[in-house]
Amino acid sequence: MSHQPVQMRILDERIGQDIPMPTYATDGSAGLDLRACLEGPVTLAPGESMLIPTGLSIYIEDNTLAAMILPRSGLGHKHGIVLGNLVGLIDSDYQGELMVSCWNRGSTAFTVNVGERIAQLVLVPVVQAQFDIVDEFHASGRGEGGFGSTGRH
Ligand SMILES: O=c1ccn([C@H]2C[C@H](O)[C@@H](COP(=O)(O)OP(=O)(O)OP(=O)(O)O)O2)c(=O)[nH]1
Ligand SMILES: [Mg+2]
Repeated sequence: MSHQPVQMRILDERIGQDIPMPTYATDGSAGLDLRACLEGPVTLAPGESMLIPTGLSIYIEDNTLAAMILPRSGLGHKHGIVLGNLVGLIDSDYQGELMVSCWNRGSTAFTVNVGERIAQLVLVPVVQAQFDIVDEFHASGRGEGGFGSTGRH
């Protein structure tokens, strides 16, 4: 696996002290866990969402890359804690704080503690499209079929 240099700023002095820096948990990890850089625990009632700071900013710079913020499977499946925007997309030119929209889609309250791992960040390749305007497409096998056109099973 290659390692892409990405600039990171630490915006909260607790990061690297009480709140660990994000790290890849294993050699094969696709994502780094992001932690809640809160002043104190926050309880999300069922249906509630909150924008939670991470205390970090990154500047990807290279526009053939982006980062995505994705839910953690354990929090999402067991506790109903997912993302208010479903997926967060971090542009290569974004220099602000990484923010995580935490949404309690479950039916019981959930308390997010200071430093808790709330989501994960994945660096992904990106290609910008250059659209060529045409009158018609060369016919494909699928054509305009979609939304279940191939059947359910
Ligand atoms: O979960 C997220 C999603 C986005 N961002 C930051 C990085 C991203 O580059 C910027 C803009 O995100 P997006 O384009 O998805 O939001 P928008 O509503 O279109 O805002 P903008 O008009 O600033 O592009 O906000 C986060 O920190 N966390
Ligand atoms: Mg945008």
